[in-house]
Amino acid sequence: MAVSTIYSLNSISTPPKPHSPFFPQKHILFFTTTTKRPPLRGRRSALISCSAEEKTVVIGLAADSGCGKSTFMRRLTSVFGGAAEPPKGGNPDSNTLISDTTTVICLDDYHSLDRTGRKEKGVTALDPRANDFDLMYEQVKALKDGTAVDKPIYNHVSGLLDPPEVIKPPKILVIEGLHPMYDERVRDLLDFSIYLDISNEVKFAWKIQRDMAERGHSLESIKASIEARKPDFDAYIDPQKQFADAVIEVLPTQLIPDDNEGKVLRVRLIMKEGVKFFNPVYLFDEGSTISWIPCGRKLTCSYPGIKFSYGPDTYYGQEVSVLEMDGQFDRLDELIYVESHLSNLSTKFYGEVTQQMLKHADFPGSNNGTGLFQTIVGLKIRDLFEQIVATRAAAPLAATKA
Ligand SMILES: Nc1ncnc2c1ncn2[C@@H]1O[C@H](COP(=O)(O)OP(=O)(O)OP(=O)(O)O)[C@@H](O)[C@H]1O
Ligand SMILES: O=C(CO)[C@H](O)[C@H](O)COP(=O)(O)O
Repeated sequence: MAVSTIYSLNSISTPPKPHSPFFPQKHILFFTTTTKRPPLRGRRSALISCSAEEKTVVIGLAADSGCGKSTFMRRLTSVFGGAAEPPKGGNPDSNTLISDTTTVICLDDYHSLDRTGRKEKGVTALDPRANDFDLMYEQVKALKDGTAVDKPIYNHVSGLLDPPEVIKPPKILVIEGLHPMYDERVRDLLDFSIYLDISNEVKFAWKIQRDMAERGHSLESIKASIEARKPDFDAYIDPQKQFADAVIEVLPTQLIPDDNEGKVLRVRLIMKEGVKFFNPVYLFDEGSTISWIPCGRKLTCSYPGIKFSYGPDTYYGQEVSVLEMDGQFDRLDELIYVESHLSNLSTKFYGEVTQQMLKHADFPGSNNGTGLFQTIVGLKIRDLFEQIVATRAAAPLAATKA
């Protein structure tokens, strides 16, 4: 049975570190305050709980703004069940989403310069000088070690830095945003990392869809905003993909010659080989090079059809497996036919990928490789989490036997 120890934050200035000899092993610790202290930005907050096998698993998701991070997060949290919601009773403009298993924090909250500050200094939010990487590292590390933090909030409505919110260590912490793999110290804390690599043509089409159709921006202002961000995107965001364990690359289709509509997509799931607790998905035969057009009796396809490819490759000098889907599904229920030809999916039952896709058929990208590969990566993350927990639980057992 776990034993609880209660410390008062008034009696100690710094809670004992989990690796310190003063840290009671296998105890649940509660730090309390007896007088009201305002939450300080950058200070560690109360230590909630932390047994070795419960240590927070940290996932990084990097992408430019408007590239589908929120959509991916909704698919991921759904794999674990339960709804993801902003902290109850907190700032209505909080960027955080909490469910039973996961807490998703947005790294925009580590902007050190607010909107006016960036304007005055002439830097974009993508520039490392507009972000506090020391605090990001300190707080992600604290959460991973089982300590709650007072995380700042960047308010996208006002463009200001709001008072911080308390984040407790979850089972899975997802840090999503522009720079989860930029700072080496933060990168080293990640148990798994994903980069959403949306080609310029597709990014432009999505931006038009959202900012023009839904937010009333002009075509010129969208073009200008993309152009203004591009140098910093190329310098600071894009290079992070070399560090990602999985990259979802979204490109214009090759099935329609000179297509410039950006509606039909070619999506590539690039999976690094040799990553602990992650076995890449494969089509038909692991390690072979395959090209497959599944359209026919079991899969309805209208023009321009669907083409899958799979095979080994290299990416930034590292061995990877690449699964590619070009085209889009006509009938999502028929996806089961494709699913039955994929292996290492980490599903818990036959048809789980299809079930997840049908459940969120209204999400953007559900009829193409973006939705399919986001769902698959979500299942792989669940599997990775379960393997990490199982390994940690087995470790003390093995030590006892030795
Ligand atoms: N797979 C997809 N297929 C088509 N359109 C998509 C897809 N994913 C995202 N979009 C489009 O891009 C827009 C932004 O998506 P989303 O909100 O998930 O991105 P984001 O990276 O979280 O954005 P931000 O950082 O600006 O909040 C959506 O409103 C939608 O128009
Ligand atoms: O790249 C971004 C990440 O989402 C935003 O542009 C950045 O966070 C600044 O936000 P805002 O434009 O609301 O001031």
